Amino acid sequence: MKPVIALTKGRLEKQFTEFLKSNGYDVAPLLDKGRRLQVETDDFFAVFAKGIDVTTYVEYGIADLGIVGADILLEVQPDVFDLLPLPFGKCRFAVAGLPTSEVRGGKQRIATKYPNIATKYFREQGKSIDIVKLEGSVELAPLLGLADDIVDIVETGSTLKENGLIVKEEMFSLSARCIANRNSLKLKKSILAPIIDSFRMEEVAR
Ligand SMILES: Nc1ncnc2c1ncn2[C@@H]1O[C@H](COP(=O)(O)OP(=O)(O)OP(=O)(O)O)[C@@H](O)[C@H]1O
Ligand SMILES: O=P(O)(O)OC[C@H]1O[C@H](OP(=O)(O)OP(=O)(O)O)[C@H](O)[C@@H]1O
Repeated sequence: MKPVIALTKGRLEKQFTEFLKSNGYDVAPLLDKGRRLQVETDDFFAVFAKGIDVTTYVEYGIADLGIVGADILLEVQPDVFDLLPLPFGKCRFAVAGLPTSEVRGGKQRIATKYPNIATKYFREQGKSIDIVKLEGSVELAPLLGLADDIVDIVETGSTLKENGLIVKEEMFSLSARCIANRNSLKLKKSILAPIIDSFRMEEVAR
């Protein structure tokens, strides 16, 4: 019996495929998948979903393992076992905004895709903020006057730079993570262990 791994579509998908390849797995079925959302490899069944849905498939036990950004885990706090960090999807969270921005009277207004992460960060600093939830292109918000600042992912810094924004506070670093369904870890230990170990060995090797 092969395990089921839920993979985050998009950015992490490519990086995970390269990670597997460098680890000796045959990734041809993943590369050839076209628009298919389920693929079988020699070692596992892969299903492709948005990051937030990866946590849902793993939580419900449809997938035994999942590959998802730590941002999603921190924001959603799904009931899954957070097994280990992976050596890709590396980026950081930051508070960013216009170099000139000043908090207008009242609360600082923060635009973000991650309201829980932002609220927790400012609460720990003793600050109460107003959140404007966006689904993407968060950098637009301070430019158009929707918010004072943003809380978002920064990797190269290009998106901020090209939009005239700067990092105001570094928050924390993150990467992709391997998560597991709690029951699968117990009931399918023998088929999951080799795969998990191969991910772990790669982590140590880097
Ligand atoms: N600039 C980045 N650099 C590195 N990792 C990133 C970056 N942006 C996002 N990530 C990580 O990759 C994961 C997937 O990001 P991706 O942009 O593919 O999906 P998304 O944020 O859900 O966007 P979309 O709604 O377009 O699918 C994120 O959850 C995060 O962990
Ligand atoms: O520092 P950089 O290398 O420029 O990367 C940071 C950008 O990448 C992510 O956006 P994404 O590309 O996922 O698009 P989105 O705005 O639709 O979330 C993130 O939200 C930043 O906008």
